[in-house]
Amino acid sequence: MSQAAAASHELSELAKESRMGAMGSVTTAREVRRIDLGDFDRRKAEIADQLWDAAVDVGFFQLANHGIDLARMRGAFAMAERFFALPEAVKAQYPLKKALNAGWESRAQVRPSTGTPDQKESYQITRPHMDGLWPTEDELAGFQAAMLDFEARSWQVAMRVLSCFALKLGFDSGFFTRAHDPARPSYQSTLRLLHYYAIAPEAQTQIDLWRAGAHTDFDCLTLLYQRQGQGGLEVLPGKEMETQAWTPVPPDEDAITCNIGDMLMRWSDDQLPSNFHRVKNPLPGDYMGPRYSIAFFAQANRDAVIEGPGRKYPAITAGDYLNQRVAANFKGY
Ligand SMILES: O=C(O)CCC(=O)C(=O)O
Ligand SMILES: [Fe+2]
Repeated sequence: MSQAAAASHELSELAKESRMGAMGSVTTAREVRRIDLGDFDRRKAEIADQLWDAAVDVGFFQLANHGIDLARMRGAFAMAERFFALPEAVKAQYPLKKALNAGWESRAQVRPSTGTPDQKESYQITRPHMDGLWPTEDELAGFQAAMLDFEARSWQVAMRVLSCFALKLGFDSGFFTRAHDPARPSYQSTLRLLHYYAIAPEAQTQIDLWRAGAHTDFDCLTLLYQRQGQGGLEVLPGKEMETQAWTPVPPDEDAITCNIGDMLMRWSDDQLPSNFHRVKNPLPGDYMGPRYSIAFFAQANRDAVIEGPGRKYPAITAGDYLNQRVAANFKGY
């Protein structure tokens, strides 16, 4: 593919996204498959087959027996809630560095699909870029240590899944692990804490706002932790986007919900499709309280070179790839 064709490929991803802001309809006919990672080393070949099939068919899947226990996950959520409960003036000391995916923002992410700011605040942790961005121990004791620990455990789970995809793509098992090496300054995987605001009574019929507008993720693989009772996530496989029929993914604390991002789609020569997803505002009659979620984005290191087994697209570094995508998604940073 020529440079010009590659550029228009990027543009077409954006154009695709900008058409996805409509309500659409809801279907529960799709199955979001659950894959058991238990006894991983012995069952790896079988697990790799199951992950591949789920990823190719729907693109979203859930992991069971993934090795992060419930108490630890709840602890991470408790810390996240305490962070978001800090006074605005404290959080504002740690503003988002957009190009580095690090720091705090509120109502600043405008998705091309909706043109309105997501009704949320988020705090992003990207290891090499956190200087000056951690709340002090006085402000929130234990936060930094707990979050770095949770980030590392999430990385482990993501690398297990990616090692399966590596095998299926004809790479060696450690291929993606090397490309996501946390010891290098070019590391750019991100743990993102999310808080979607409770809906004020006067806003409860405002269906034109989105907690998170429809989008695909930019990364290789996203792990998403959800809280019991705090639903709203809906998915739409890329290959079925014309149907505009969305499938809810109800939260289940025992499972980690996963989706393929655009970076792995490109790296797999489009064999593994990225998928649209969104978080809808509650409708009248739904739970109107706050929603918390935590996402881990496995994004290859900036200097990792993305080139698929069949070389369908020109090689590009993961840094250049992300710069193009992030630039289009935030306002005022
Ligand atoms: O909070 C969620 O359930 C989804 C978040 C998400 O899709 C994102 O931050 O990319
Ligand atoms: Fe997402």
